[in-house]
Amino acid sequence: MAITLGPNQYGKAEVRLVTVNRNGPVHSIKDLTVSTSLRGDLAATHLAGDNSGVVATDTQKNIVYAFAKESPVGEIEDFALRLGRHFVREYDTITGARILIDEHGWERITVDGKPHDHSFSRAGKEKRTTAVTVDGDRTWVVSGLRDLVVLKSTGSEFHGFPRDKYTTLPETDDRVLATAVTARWRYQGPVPDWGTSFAEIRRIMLEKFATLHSYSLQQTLYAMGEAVLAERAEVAEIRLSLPNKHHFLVDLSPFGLENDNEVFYAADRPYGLIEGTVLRDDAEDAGLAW
Ligand SMILES: O=c1[nH]c(=O)c2[nH]c(=O)[nH]c2[nH]1
Repeated sequence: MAITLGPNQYGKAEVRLVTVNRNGPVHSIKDLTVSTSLRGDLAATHLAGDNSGVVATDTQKNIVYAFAKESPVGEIEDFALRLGRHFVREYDTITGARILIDEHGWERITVDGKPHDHSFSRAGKEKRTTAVTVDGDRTWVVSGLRDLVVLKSTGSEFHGFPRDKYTTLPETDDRVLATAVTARWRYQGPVPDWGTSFAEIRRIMLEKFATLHSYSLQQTLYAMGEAVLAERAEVAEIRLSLPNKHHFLVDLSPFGLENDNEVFYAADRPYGLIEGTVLRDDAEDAGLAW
């Protein structure tokens, strides 16, 4: 029997980075959580404790902060590409890097109807995300968002599902549909304008959620993904994860009241979890030599 070292990677997880752009009196801020993960010829440290090829995770963290100072962070995809390429190009033992970035949104506080120069409020729980993988001179960019919470108070039905002795869910032709969208999409083709692409994909998903008369969250998922692929040629595929944030009608009959689809109990758990990928058949599969 032989025992061998399998795939391995290492890095600094969840480096919290906040930058303040102080060019003039109107400041802007970026609030990121950055994770680095490196692969390569790292057998020596695993097998013999020889660290001569190990870029310390502390060094990786320092590089994140130093790069944020050396030039503006900009779009998270650009920052992740700079970091990933640096690790692969700079260190002989490192052949691959994966950089994950979550961006936490801040909005300017409005004072007397005007956006304030240097005071901000946190914009909910929603995050913009990217995962950049560098493998030699090939690059993959998978961007997305998490915790985009949406709700429609009508325009959603759910019926026609099989009924047996375990089925208690009533059929409905008018329900509240709510979810917290997690989406990840893989880019293909020439480098897009990352910010515009993100804003458009987000808009397309929101508009489809709002306007589709839904017969299931599965149908909504596919329609949202399909709309993104139809309008955005830079997206090769999109994955969606949609928890069904159930809103159950409260039985008001004990109080002699009728519930006309107006009073709900917003259940926390368990929740249905609807997940799927929407693809185009001519997607470019390989990493991009950007
Ligand atoms: O949109 C839905 N899809 C389901 O698969 C499902 N299952 C369920 O209990 N409610 C719902 N709603």
